[in-house]
Amino acid sequence: AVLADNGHPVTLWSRSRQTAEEINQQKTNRRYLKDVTLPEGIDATDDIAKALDDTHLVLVVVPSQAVRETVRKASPHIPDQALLVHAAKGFERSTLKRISEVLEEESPSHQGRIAVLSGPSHAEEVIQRSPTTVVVASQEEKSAKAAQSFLNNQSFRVYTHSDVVGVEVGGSLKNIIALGAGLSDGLGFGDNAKAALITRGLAEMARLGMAMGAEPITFAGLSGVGDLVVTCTSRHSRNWRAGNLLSRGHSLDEILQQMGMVVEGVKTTQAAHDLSNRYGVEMPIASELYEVLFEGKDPRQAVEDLMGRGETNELNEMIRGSLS
Ligand SMILES: NC(=O)C1=CN([C@@H]2O[C@H](COP(=O)(O)OP(=O)(O)OC[C@H]3O[C@@H](n4cnc5c(N)ncnc54)[C@H](O)[C@@H]3O)[C@@H](O)[C@H]2O)C=CC1
Ligand SMILES: O=C(CO)COP(=O)(O)O
Repeated sequence: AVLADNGHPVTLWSRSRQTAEEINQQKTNRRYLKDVTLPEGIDATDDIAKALDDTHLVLVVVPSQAVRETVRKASPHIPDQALLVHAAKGFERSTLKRISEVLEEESPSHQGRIAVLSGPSHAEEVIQRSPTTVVVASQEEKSAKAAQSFLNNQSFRVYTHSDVVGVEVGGSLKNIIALGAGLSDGLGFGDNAKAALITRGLAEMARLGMAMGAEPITFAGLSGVGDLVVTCTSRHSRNWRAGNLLSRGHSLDEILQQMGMVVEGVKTTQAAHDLSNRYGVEMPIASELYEVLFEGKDPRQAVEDLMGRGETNELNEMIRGSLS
């Protein structure tokens, strides 16, 4: 919709012919955006070669675990000069790779024309043209600027960025903290608890990010604190809602089924567990959440354990917290 608003002809590829037909005939996609009429200028197809014919910009917006297979299918049809931009917030679970690394592997001829789009941007609000700010990061400034000029408009303000690692790590890890925020709210804890989760969550996001090669300041930006705040506080967040349902005793399987959309924070919690071990970085909140989600730990006990950790200095722990 943002691209169509900017006057670009857009072709959406869907694996479902039925969805493509609904979009073309009724200008709706009711399963995902119930009361929305899509703007003119959007065509849909289930033919991936047709969708990519003569395109200048490819936006990859499937869930993280589906990116590799989708780009593998798309890659032979993507024109050489096209920009490849993704908006997925997660790591590939089986390899722990960032999504731009997956794109580089699956479409090596686009190296240098790959970018990530991230930031506080719930689709439900973007489609209402409610003011939204995001970042687009690429190793090549030229590519970030080109993606910016495709996407930027009066209600969707796009900043460029060069720290691909920081932007991807921030956008992924914030979902873990949002699950925790939903859980905390559901357990009846207050605003102090939520502020603590956001702030201490940001510290562990930045800690892992720095170990992976990110610039610390990136976490103070839109793809860090910006997306963290919106996901921990918005009624639109699937991650917050999943955490909230967990506090009411629903099982993880039940929740994922009920949601019917991706809850990236679940697989990201597993990935963060492995990454924190790989890099020797302490991530107390992610680690407690891992035990709640996958080892049946009582969430109240998890909160007690977080509150009962050894006495420490805020700044030291923010920067240096390590497993050793
Ligand atoms: N929904 C939002 O407001 C935002 C989502 N994101 C990120 O974008 C990514 C996608 O999120 P959503 O669109 O919300 O997820 P979703 O679960 O609502 O929908 C994803 C779309 O991908 C399709 N899909 C799933 N698996 C597929 C596969 N194997 N092959 C082809 N198509 C497949 C689904 O049919 C659906 O149309 C996630 O990484 C999410 O974190 C980023 C910013 C905002
Ligand atoms: O990333 C998002 C908003 O920026 C979407 O968050 P949820 O996946 O929790 O809905």
